[in-house]
Amino acid sequence: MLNVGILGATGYTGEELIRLLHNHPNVMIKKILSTSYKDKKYNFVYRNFVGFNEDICQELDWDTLVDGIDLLFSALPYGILMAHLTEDMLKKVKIVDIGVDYRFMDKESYKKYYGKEHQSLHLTDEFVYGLSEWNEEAIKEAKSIANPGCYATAMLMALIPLIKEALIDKDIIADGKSGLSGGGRTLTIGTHYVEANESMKAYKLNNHPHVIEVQKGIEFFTGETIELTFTPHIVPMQRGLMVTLYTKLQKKLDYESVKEVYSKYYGSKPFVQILDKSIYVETKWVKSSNMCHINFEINEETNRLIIVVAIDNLIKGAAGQAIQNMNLMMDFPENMGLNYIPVCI
Ligand SMILES: NC(=O)C1=CN([C@@H]2O[C@H](COP(=O)(O)OP(=O)(O)OC[C@H]3O[C@@H](n4cnc5c(N)ncnc54)[C@H](OP(=O)(O)O)[C@@H]3O)[C@@H](O)[C@H]2O)C=CC1
Ligand SMILES: CC(=O)N[C@@H](CCC(=O)OP(=O)(O)O)C(=O)O
Repeated sequence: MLNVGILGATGYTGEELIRLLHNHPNVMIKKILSTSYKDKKYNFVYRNFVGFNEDICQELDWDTLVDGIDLLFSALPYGILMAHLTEDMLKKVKIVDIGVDYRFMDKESYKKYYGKEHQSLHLTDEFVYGLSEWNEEAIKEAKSIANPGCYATAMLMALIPLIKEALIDKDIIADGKSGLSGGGRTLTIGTHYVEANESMKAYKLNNHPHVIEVQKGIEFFTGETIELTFTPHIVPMQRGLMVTLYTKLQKKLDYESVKEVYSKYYGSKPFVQILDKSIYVETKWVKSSNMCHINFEINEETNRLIIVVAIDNLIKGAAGQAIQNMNLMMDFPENMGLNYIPVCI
């Protein structure tokens, strides 16, 4: 049994981690950590666990955090793990960090996007970027994983095959839409019901951190540089994320030729499906699952390629991919604990 601990367990991605790990045959949840719910039952915080889990939330103590566990999942807001993580902890325990602190991070970008100095940038090199389908060999050897962001996961999955094969123009426009759970459980004006229901809004135009994450990811996996214009939107849904990407094909190609490229890279990947021609991607078909659905259409007159990709922000965009990465690191079957049909209704 792999003994795991969960930081940020009472947040949305933490809850999804615990829910999925409950059914993972090779995992024992040893530590459910919290600063706000110390000594409270986890099933008091999340009552879907009543009848399944009697664990008590343990107080977070950074000095003893890694004692008694083999792997730590961190699902904390940015800036917290970086202030506490040490080389000694990294030696003692495997880590899968769902947060942002160690994703292709550099000093200037961190300051620019998160408004503060990174406190342990030297540890970034210890982390392997956990885009499971693209970094499998490195993940298998890794001790520490930086799990990708949700929008970044969707965009990278859609773009890498086409850029690798030099099929598309590298000036790309992307529109993202996310359910409100993407913003986490902490209440803000913009995410409370009255403000968000029956409304849609764009945010972080020209300054969403996933632009740099995608650019760095593309460079890392393909060696190419792209220009990316990305506009995220909040839509009044609980969960789910869709990105529509616009670019041009470098030469005239038909649907089948582009599909062949996707199939070459994803044909054997259980969590990535290229839908049949003219079947449009919808968030509900991947809801609550680790699946990633992709489809595309070519405008034959303009040679414009439109790609649409959908994932569940909390699963493939966070907790599910974190478990997929744990499976790869531990040499468990990649889909262990994740092999179920999405909840469409
Ligand atoms: N939501 C999403 O769709 C996605 C989120 N992510 C990333 O995952 C991470 C977690 O996100 P999410 O679950 O949505 O966030 P939430 O806001 O829902 O939860 C974060 C949890 O962190 C804990 N926490 C907050 N402050 C501190 C602190 N100072 N010290 C220790 N613990 C603290 C809180 O638990 P408590 O008060 O009990 O300690 C809280 O429940 C973030 O970095 C986010 O960017 C990545 C991909 C997708
Ligand atoms: C709807 C919403 O607010 N979504 C978050 C993305 C969640 C995620 O993946 O973000 P991290 O990179 O911070 O882990 C955002 O746009 O910041």
